[in-house]
Amino acid sequence: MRRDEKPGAPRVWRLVIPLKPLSRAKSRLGATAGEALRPGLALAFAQDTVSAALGCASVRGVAVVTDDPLAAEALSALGARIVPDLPADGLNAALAYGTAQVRAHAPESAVAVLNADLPALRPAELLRVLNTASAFPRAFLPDAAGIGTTLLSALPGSELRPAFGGPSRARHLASGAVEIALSDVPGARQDVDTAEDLRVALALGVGVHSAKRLSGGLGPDGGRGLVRAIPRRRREPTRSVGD
Ligand SMILES: Nc1nc2c(ncn2[C@@H]2O[C@H](COP(=O)(O)OP(=O)(O)OP(=O)(O)O)[C@@H](O)[C@H]2O)c(=O)[nH]1
Ligand SMILES: C=C(OP(=O)(O)O)C(=O)O
Repeated sequence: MRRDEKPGAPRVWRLVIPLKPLSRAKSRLGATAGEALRPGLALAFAQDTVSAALGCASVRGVAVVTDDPLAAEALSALGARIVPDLPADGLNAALAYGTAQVRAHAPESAVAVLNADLPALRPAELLRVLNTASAFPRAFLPDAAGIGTTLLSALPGSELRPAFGGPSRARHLASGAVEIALSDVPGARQDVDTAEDLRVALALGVGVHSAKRLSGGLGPDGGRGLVRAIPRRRREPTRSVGD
């Protein structure tokens, strides 16, 4: 089932964002960024994702599921709550655990999980996505490639049932989640896995953390051309909201 924008009742959301240890994160960008820069770039993407999420008017709190101490320090400084990845059993286990932790703390929460690699995400587009998700027990936003998923949501009383990894759009659709078909939320759909993804995200305009990381240029192979012109980006004002 696909749904265009048809907002449900406004809700307050709690977000869960998973992040691998930085030493292993964004491995597909290794050749482009260079191994020395890749972990810092993964952290910068997560910082921009968390900042945009905390800047969204309908978001009450952001929990990041990670075992990485450096990322935990940087992201909690932005206002995120850190949940250790206790299951240590991959992405979907981390998401189920993070969601359970959030709901243990706030049982009646509407919860959405969001990838940590959305450096061009803007608070206003996240607001539109969450307003649309408010109308359905479970909903998801496909990634820009139309193969994966960048956000999956569950209203109070619904289990999240995350099925991320590879072609997760088809799995989330088959699981009964409603596909959100908004055409103009490009930053919310543009996860960055490859050099081409990074090129597109830069054209959309990335957040300040990623722009700063990229301003010195990238590693050995072709990355240099990516950052010739980082567009100036008008940022919505951010709120710093703890959980
Ligand atoms: N906490 C936690 N987060 C994970 C785990 N696996 C993946 N993630 C996060 O889930 C999101 C999507 O992950 P992937 O695309 O598999 O990994 P990635 O680091 O983004 O990119 P690649 O290394 O190139 O696959 C990213 O935010 C990851 O950091 C895990 O086992 N635990
Ligand atoms: C984990 C996912 O993202 P990626 O494209 O980063 O593998 C996914 O889309 O389910």
